[in-house]
Amino acid sequence: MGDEDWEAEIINPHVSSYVPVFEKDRYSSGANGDTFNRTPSSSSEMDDGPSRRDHFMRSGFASGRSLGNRDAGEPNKRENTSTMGGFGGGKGFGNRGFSNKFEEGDSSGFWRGSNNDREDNQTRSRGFSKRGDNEFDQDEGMQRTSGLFGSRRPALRGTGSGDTSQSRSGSGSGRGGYKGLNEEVITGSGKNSWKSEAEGGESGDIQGPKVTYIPPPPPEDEDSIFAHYQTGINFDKYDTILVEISGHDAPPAILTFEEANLCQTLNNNIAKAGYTKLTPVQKYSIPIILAGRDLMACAQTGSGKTAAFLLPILAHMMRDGITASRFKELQEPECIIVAPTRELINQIYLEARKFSFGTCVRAVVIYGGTQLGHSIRQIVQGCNILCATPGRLMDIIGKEKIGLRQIKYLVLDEADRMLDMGFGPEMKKLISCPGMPSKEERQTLMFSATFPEEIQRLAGEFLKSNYLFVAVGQVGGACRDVQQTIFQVGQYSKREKLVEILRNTGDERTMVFVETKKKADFIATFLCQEKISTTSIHGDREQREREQALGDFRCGKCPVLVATSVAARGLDIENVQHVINFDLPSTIDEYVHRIGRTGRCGNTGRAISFFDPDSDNHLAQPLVKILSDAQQDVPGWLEEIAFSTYVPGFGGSTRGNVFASVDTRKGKSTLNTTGFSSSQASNPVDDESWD
Ligand SMILES: Nc1ncnc2c1ncn2[C@@H]1O[C@H](COP(=O)(O)OP(=O)(O)OP(=O)(O)O)[C@@H](O)[C@H]1O
Repeated sequence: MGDEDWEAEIINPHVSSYVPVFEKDRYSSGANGDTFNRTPSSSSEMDDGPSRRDHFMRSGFASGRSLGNRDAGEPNKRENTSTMGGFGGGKGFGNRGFSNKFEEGDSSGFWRGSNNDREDNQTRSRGFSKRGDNEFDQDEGMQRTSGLFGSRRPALRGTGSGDTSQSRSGSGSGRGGYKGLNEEVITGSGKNSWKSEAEGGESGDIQGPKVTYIPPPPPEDEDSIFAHYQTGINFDKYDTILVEISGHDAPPAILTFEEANLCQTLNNNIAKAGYTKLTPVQKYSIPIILAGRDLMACAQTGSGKTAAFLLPILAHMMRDGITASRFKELQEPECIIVAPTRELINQIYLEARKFSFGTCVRAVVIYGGTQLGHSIRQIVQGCNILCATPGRLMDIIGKEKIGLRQIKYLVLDEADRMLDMGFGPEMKKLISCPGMPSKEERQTLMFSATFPEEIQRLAGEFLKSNYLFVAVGQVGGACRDVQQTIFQVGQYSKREKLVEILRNTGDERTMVFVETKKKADFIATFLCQEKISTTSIHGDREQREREQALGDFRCGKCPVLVATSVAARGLDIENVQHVINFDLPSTIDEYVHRIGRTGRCGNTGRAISFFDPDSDNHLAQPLVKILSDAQQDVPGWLEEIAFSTYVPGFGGSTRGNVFASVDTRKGKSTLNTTGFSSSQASNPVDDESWD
């Protein structure tokens, strides 16, 4: 269904009559007693750019929980029909307003936005991208809320305890503007006052208001720092997975944490984190990294790649000592870790903070959507491990807020994404920065669950020639703990099918992936109207809202999260039982990462995908391969489509090696059915810019 179809839906929504809760909520207090100073809505407000949520709710899609409960003084309990409209039930109504065109002007303009709304995990077709083209996080200097921090104790997440946002209907001038605590609002003019900074860039030539958020520090209590979920019943099955190492003189794998000979503090932190057994990728990666070797590691989603690089790096720092400290004029971190999205890099930061607890190593996280000054202030307090998204990292380097001379470790998580045409140019700029040690002088580590051949070739520029390649299981293969089901569903039947499924999944946490940002908003609205508590995350939402949405999803207030590709990779969220590909992605890599949001760390999960023959036939062959390799049932109709779309010369029969990734130094082909590595698959350009 093209955007114009969705437009018809939005302008003439075929939904039952629906009482926006906004009118009821206007002067209610939020669930936790937050008082929202709501100025009476007036026509003048519409012109003055009311706060995001006010206007949004007036447009009939009131946001937040039905406050009927609260009006009636009932306890604020989560219920399946909790969210009346809007996305994100949650502590207060309306603090889930949407940063989409509903809010910026009359909704009739909603669908006149750019058609480049596509948001998928592949690179742009327009050659090397400049900042602002990536479908991932580009520094937008936008707001973010608390609620992001990944403490795995639901009680701590999304309850608003960290959410310090008090809404005011506008900044001093009354000209619109959402002003939460710690939020700096520099009001701009005109109804586009809510354009993200990305349109104006970080360089000060901002047209609209510059709204940046200064995130409150994550919980500092040990329980929160070490909160974790349990490994699943299939955790021990990891031992049966074949591991392939290619390269010379690989050190032997270790079987236990003790064999890694880590310091006592690290071992204490590992135990507090609930880790008792190594996963395969850790068994092989930790000794390789301790031995000082460069590494490209491929292992299935949810199998512990983060600790696989953090633990040995920390061990080295503890052994060799660190130099960066808050007493230094210029911070020169020993380690830089990059990842494609803000939520993922923050998750990695929290893992680094966990494992370095009680040591002198200080981890810092910087990414777009937060005040640049805040990032700098975090760094100057001491920075040994810098976790960053590329855009904000290059900003900080450009402003000479850090030195690179002491870099010993450069880590690319989701490396195939970091090296494709989306982020590749920025990565190349990074390793060419003045002071950055050459690949011979530093240790470079790359991790992902997928690694197309083309990317492996690009990786060669970053890695020493004698790097080791570790492949755990079928590289690019899906996690076998995820039960995969493919339904053939035409675009006009998807919503009905989705509701049918969600009626059955109830409160079980479900991620619904869609193709475009507009569709994410639409589907989330639609589900709310179906009284299914839903929130959404995509690149058009402000960072504050993205993180609030993630917080609400993590803590279970909103058991359904509608997402674009921004949530496809790396996010490690407890109890995600289902992944639904409302729209299949454009490449099989993205499919593998999306369904990998469930079935993590030995737990089981379910992935259901809607295959639309009008648009998804190119995926039939790789899907058959992925399903077969993961010992899943392959629907007959899918096999028939795969045969009918058979591309001779690329991977043999549909059951052949249609798609696999092996160490290119072995000369094997690793092409997918389109004949290109998925990083080259031409994909619609979007106007997304995140970082
Ligand atoms: N050895 C271990 N024992 C128990 N739990 C572990 C172990 N290693 C990692 N975990 C947990 O498993 C979960 C998944 O780890 P992680 O997010 O690093 O996976 P990943 O391989 O990076 O996944 P993805 O490919 O999706 O990024 C996390 O909650 C992590 O704390």
